[in-house]
Amino acid sequence: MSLRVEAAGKTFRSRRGARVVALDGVDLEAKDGELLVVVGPSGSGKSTLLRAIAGLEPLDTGRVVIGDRDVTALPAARRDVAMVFQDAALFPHLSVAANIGIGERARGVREVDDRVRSVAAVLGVDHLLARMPAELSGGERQRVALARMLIRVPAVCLLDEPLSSVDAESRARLRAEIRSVHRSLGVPMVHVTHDQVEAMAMGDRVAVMSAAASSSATRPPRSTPGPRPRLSRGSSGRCR
Ligand SMILES: Nc1ncnc2c1ncn2[C@@H]1O[C@H](COP(=O)(O)OP(=O)(O)OP(=O)(O)O)[C@@H](O)[C@H]1O
Repeated sequence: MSLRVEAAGKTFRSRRGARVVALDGVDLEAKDGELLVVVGPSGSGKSTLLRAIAGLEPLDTGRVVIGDRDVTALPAARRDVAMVFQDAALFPHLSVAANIGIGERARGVREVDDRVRSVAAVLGVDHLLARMPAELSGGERQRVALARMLIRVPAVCLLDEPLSSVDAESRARLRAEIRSVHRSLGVPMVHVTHDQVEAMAMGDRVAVMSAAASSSATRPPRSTPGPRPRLSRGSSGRCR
């Protein structure tokens, strides 16, 4: 199943009423089983793009297609998209085990404990299941967030700078773990980062988003041609 974003446009209004063009005709495709890394400077619209794919931010124009389903008008809960955020976004009042199983329980699945234990073992957090999020390191929190994503196979996985707040050593290990999670899921994964080294190390392909038309580019690290994400910020921005 592939993910396609077609001509996505999104403009925000700042509190002072100024228009902020976050996405201006962005096209993006992640093929079935592909790990597409999106890099770009701060403010280039990476998070807005992921939030739009997840259904957390409505697009002004364009569409999001997963497989043969146009999900543009569907709420987040009906898109079958799993997302890991920069800060892991764990529920602070729930244990690690409850955090990992919460999505399945919300979907009405009853027997989740065994799956929580086995997915926690895969991510090396099975010894932390009884702890609360405040008692975890940054790397451990991200592993728990990855376990929450891995507990079932979604149609699409999105990762929004999941490694930015972990130390260098954990980051290297987590990169490898994310790639291995991706291989085991076999679904399209879009990983956002502003770290070009991380992008080149992890991506099957790399898409570069840039606010400045003059530096906009697509840079595939391997032989396959990259997608052509287009983005502009500000009313004068253009796309390439
Ligand atoms: N809710 C909002 N209201 C107003 N402007 C917003 C809102 N969300 C994002 N923006 C603006 O849209 C643009 C794109 O923001 P976005 O967070 O998508 O960028 P980003 O590439 O993810 O940045 P970073 O790497 O810093 O996380 C920025 O100029 C930002 O200020």
